[in-house]
Amino acid sequence: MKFPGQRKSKHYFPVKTRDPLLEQLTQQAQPRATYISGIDQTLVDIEAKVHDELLARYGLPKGNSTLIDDVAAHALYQELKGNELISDEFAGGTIGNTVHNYSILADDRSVLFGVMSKHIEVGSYAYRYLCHTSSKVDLNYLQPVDGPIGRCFTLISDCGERTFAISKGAMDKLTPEFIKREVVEGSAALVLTAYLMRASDGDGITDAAMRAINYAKAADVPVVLTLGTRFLIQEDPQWWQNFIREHVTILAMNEDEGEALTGHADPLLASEAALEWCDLVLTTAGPIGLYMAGYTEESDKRETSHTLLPGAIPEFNRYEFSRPMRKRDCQEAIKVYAHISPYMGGPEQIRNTNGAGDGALAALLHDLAANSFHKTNVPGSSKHRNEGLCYSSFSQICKYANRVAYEVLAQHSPRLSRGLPEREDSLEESYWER
Ligand SMILES: Nc1ncnc2c1ncn2[C@@H]1O[C@H](COP(=O)(O)OP(=O)(O)OP(=O)(O)O)[C@@H](O)[C@H]1O
Ligand SMILES: Nc1nc2c(ncn2[C@@H]2O[C@H](CO)[C@@H](O)[C@H]2O)c(=O)[nH]1
Repeated sequence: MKFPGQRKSKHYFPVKTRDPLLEQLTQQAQPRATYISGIDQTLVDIEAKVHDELLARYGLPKGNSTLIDDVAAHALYQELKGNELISDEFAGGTIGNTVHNYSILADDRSVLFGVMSKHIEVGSYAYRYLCHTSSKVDLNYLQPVDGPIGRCFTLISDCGERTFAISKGAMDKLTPEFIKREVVEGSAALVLTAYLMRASDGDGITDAAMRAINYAKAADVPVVLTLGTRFLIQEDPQWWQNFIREHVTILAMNEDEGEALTGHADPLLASEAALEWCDLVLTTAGPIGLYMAGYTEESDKRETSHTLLPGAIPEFNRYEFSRPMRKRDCQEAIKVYAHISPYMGGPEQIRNTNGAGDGALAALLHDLAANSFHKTNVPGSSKHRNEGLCYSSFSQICKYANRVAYEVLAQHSPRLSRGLPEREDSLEESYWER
């Protein structure tokens, strides 16, 4: 496990040079492995720049992710191909992207549950999906299915907004038997998307996700939910609030999804509202940057040395140097908030915002998994006197998430092609040392 935290090697936790005194306490010859697991609809993104007129013609609400039937998918593909509008084809799926990015950042294993075509031809979408997924993502638990994986037409409008049209193929055919209990129980976190809850009758992926959630909750594994699209949430916000209250530890969303869920357009207020139902919230807000909200123990709170920020909650970032905890693990829980503006103001040229939010979540998951790793391997550390949920402070996780989002924005694919540099040679050091 490569450690998150400040991007200077001296700040990485020195996992190899173990303290001889701590060694006696832990009595473990080999560090125990840590991984996260996720469930996704197996999808390849087919990216094309289009005019809004095309969206209207195919009945695709701008910014939404809409399921389309085979006839519409065929016509759309022919039109994009015929007009040479397809710019790229990448492995996608919001959780596939997240676990891939996690594996790249942590340089370590993650497990993906989903489906994969039984018969794969070289050059097919299934083949590309496998080629474009990190070898550290364990795909051994995928369920073999007859038929193709899904296609996600990723249609980029002139204004940069992206609209998804999903031709689902066999992507929702995952059945609960393919969720391995011991794999979920051993995970540092189980990551899911709201999209999994919209399978049609006869498709098993919603039941599979519920099975995994039940295994995770029974083993006290944090359940992480990313909301996907505001259109899905605004259909029935109350249902989602109940779902989050009942099952979710960590919620990731963007400001539009936050508004659909809570009624608050202000991402800070939306994050605060969501804290009523879960323990930790990551809200990305495009050019505004990102927010985190969560809980910490009153006696362990740490005051920031950064400027106190104005907002709907005045000086809301006062305790952003504290570490996130689950509310139930605090004797006296206080709410903590943090915000960060886009890293370096954002890349000079944003090639594509697709996947930036998935990148930010991967960074948070890396920090959470690093905490599990550290707790398992150095249980005597004072760091674990209280049951922290993450390794770093709210403030530090914001920086990391922001840095990863920047990397996704600066490249074309929603998936990182390489890890972050060990040192930010080209950037002023002060960003990390603030
Ligand atoms: N226009 C921008 N300028 C600067 N930074 C940006 C911009 N858009 C996004 N970012 C960075 O990327 C992060 C995530 O972006 P965004 O809020 O668009 O995610 P998202 O809508 O969840 O994306 P996706 O669903 O495609 O993964 C932001 O928190 C910010 O750090
Ligand atoms: N799992 C899943 N991912 C989706 C869906 N619609 C869009 N995405 C993915 O969302 C990613 C960006 O967050 C893209 O890479 C898309 O593949 C969907 O219905 N289900």
